[in-house]
Formats: sequence, C-alpha cells, structure tokens
Amino acid sequence: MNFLPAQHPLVDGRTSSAPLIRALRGDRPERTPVWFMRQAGRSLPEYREIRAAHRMLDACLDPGLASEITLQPVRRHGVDAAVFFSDIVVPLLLAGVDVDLVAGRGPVFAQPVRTAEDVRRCRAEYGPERLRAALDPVREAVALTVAELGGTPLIGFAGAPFTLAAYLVEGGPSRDHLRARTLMHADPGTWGELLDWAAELSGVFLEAQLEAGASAVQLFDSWAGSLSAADYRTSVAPASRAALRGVRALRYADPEAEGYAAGPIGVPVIHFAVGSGHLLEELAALGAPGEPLALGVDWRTPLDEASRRLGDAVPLQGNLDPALLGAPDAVLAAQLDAVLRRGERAPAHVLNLGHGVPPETDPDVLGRIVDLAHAR
Ligand SMILES: Cc1c2[nH]c(c1CCC(=O)O)Cc1[nH]c(c(CCC(=O)O)c1C)Cc1[nH]c(c(CCC(=O)O)c1C)Cc1[nH]c(c(C)c1CCC(=O)O)C2
Repeated sequence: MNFLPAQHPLVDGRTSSAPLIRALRGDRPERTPVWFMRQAGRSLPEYREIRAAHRMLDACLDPGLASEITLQPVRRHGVDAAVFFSDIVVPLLLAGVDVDLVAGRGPVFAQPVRTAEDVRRCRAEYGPERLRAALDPVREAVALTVAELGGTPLIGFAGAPFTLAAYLVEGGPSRDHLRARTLMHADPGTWGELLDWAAELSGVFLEAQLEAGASAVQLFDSWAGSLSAADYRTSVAPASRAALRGVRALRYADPEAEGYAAGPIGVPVIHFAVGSGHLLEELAALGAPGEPLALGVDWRTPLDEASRRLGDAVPLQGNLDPALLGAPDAVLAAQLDAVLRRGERAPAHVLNLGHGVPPETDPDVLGRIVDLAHAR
C-alpha cells in the first residue's frame, strides 16, 4: 500500500466529496456531475490561439501551457472536472520513442513495432525508469493546475496497453487495427511482451498524475471495441489490470468518512472504450471490491441497458452522441433528458459524451449542456 501525500486534494478534503468523486464512488450527489472527453482542445478559440504558436507535444510538455489549456474549459463551461491536457502518446515520447502527433491524423511513429526483435529493443531502451526520470514537466503541470482548481477534481489519464499497442504496431492510426490483431494471434509471446511494456508505461504515467494531485484517472482503451470478448479477456485484460496495479495500491483516508471508519480507500478509476458494448461485462471485471471502477459507455448502448447487464452495480459515465452537438437546441435537450433518465437506473451517473468533443463544436453548446444537467 502507498499513501497519497497529505497535501493531496483527496486527502485534505478539497475534492473528496466533490460531485464527480462521489458519483465515481457509487453515490448520488446533489447534482449530476458533467465533463466532456476532449473538452480541452480544438473547439476552444483560446486553445487555438495558444496552438498557433506551439506544437501539440511541445504544449503538452510546457507546464504553464498544459495547465492553462487544462483550465480553459473549466472556466468557460463550469464543468465538474478538469481533464489533464496531454495525450496518450506522451509517456511513449518521454520514454524515448520517436512519435509525433500529426494534425488531422493522430499519432505517427518513426519505426513501427512489429517483430519480437522490435519489442525486445523497445523494452530494453524505452523502459519505465527512463519515463519516470522524464516526468517532471507532467508533475509540474498537474501541480500548477490543481493549485488553481480548488474543489474541482482533476482527472488524469493514460492510453490502455491495447490502444497503445495498436498505434505502435500499425505505426499510426488505422481503421481496424488488423496488423496489431494479427500479431496477437500469430505470436502471443511477443504480443504479451509488448502489452506488458505498454502497461508499465501507462501505469507510471497514471501514478505520476495521481501523486502530483489528480483525484481520479481514466484509462482510454479507445480501440478495444475491435476485439472479441474472448480475445479481450485472454489477450488484453491482464495488461489493463497490470497498468492499474500501482494505481490500485495508492490509498487515502477519506476525511469526510465518519471517524475515518472506512479506512484507506482506493482512488476512483474510469475505463472508457469506444464501440465496446459487447465487452461491458469483461470491462466491469477490471474492478474489484475496494477498487472503484466506473465504466464510460459510448452512444450506441443505452445507459439503462448497460446498467441492467451489469446488475445495476457499476457507476456509468456517458453517453450523449457527439453528433447531437450540431443538432437544433430542442433535439439536443430532448436527447440529453433521455440520457439523464436512462442514467438514473445505474447506481451513479457522470454525464459525458459517448466519445470526444468534435473540433468543429460550438463551445456555447457545451456550456448549455452543463447548465441543463445542473438545473435538473
Ligand atoms: C486515441 C487517443 C489519442 N489521444 C487520446 C486518445 C484517447 C481518447 C479518444 O479515444 O479519443 C487522449 C487525449 N488526447 C488529448 C486529450 C486531452 C484532454 C481532453 O480530453 O480534453 C486526451 C484525453 C489531447 C489532444 N490530442 C490530439 C489533439 C489535437 C491536437 C490539435 O490539433 O490541436 C488534442 C487536443 C491529437 C490526437 N491524439 C490522438 C488522436 C487520434 C489525435 C487526433 C488527431 C487529429 O485529428 O488532429 C491519440
């Protein structure tokens, strides 16, 4: 067991009873907490202004800029959480991997990782120790952000091992991650080594954000939806569990809990995967007693149906279709109402989109969603 530091916002009481944290622990706070995946980014003019002068990954590694961009949507929309401005490739970059983020495309790697030899070289050269030694800009950005946020929790995140591996093997974005899934079937030993390495880097990145002041983390397994349930269970879930091992060991005593009766508890974890309706039961199995897990659900699976399948035992996050952000106000309001009503079936609900904010979104629409959700 590892304790969060005394000045951490979950420990000193700043965020331990914030609506987001209560909901992620399975409780129904006074208002439904709301935040948006990809809220910090391209839909905001104040973000575009910063990005005009700085490359994406440079901005991620400049503590002042990363903190400012993280805070922008909180100031503008009044959301119940900040999500740290970074990217799933940042831990790979800091470990030494040659990767860039290409506008309109996504992560692109100088050398795809495809053979047993490639994987061996990566593990030898780009290990977790090298990442740990390079994380100061991230720790500093998180600390600066948390000092400004007061009672609003910061969500840290990482890419899950499968999603990182899908990019590494393909060398860049791909439609159905065929090369990665072929490696998984053709050479399970090498696949296991690759995922173990990705899990180590994900885990170190998550722990650094939590230790520096984040109050929850989200594991993005964006592309896990391309896997069958059986392949997810045997070839991917063990690595996601490994990525969360260090996070699960981080404990704190909730200052709000009666006489500290609850004892040390774990920090809340959210898991999100696009198009993963067929994996809900497998994903829920990443949680365990004393290890709070909330599931992000995309827009294809209604929240009440998701909750029923999970025995009404798992806090859910989601799941307004991002396409609705461009629909007329009345259509959006009706669909928002439906999402909130369906969400009532779950033990707890964090309102979010079913995937990230599209870049062309009118930012005022996001503010209206926050106001509507809070007014209920
Ligand atoms: C798959 C994935 C990536 N990155 C991420 C994921 C998982 C979430 C998901 O499923 O969408 C996670 C991510 N990326 C970014 C954040 C910041 C925090 C937030 O959510 O607001 C988060 C949480 C910033 C970013 N990451 C990226 C941007 C856009 C950079 C820019 O052009 O300004 C931002 C703000 C770039 C990026 N990075 C990645 C992609 C596919 C792209 C888009 C490429 C493009 O269309 O330009 C990889």
